[in-house]
Amino acid sequence: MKEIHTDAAPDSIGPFSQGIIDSGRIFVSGQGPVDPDSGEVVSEDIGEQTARTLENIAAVLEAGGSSLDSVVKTTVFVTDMSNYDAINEVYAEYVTDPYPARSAVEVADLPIDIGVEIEVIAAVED
Ligand SMILES: C=C(N)C(=O)O
Repeated sequence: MKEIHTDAAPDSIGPFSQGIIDSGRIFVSGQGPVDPDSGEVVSEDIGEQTARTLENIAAVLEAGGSSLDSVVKTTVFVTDMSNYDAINEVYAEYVTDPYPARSAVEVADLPIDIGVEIEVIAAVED
């Protein structure tokens, strides 16, 4: 088991790694729409939140020798399922066909008042 850390993604806000590699897979902890430089949530717009979240995931994947093209499973947590279409529109710009398996669930709340959090599992490429 190997911990992945990069300054190109926000530091973890609790007792968890940004990512862990085990058995040829990288497990990326739930990422949110936080700018890694400022540490601030980027926007209240759910599309912009989704984009920043996926950029943060891409950064952790890259640090672990992987990429969004090698993602096999994602879980999308949202605080308002009425944002489903808006999230999908941006999400589809970051994943390629055949799309990763995915679950999407509405949750009562997310840390630091964000509207979306996404975790992924990907194959390590190198
Ligand atoms: C933000 C998280 N990923 C957490 O608390 O687990």
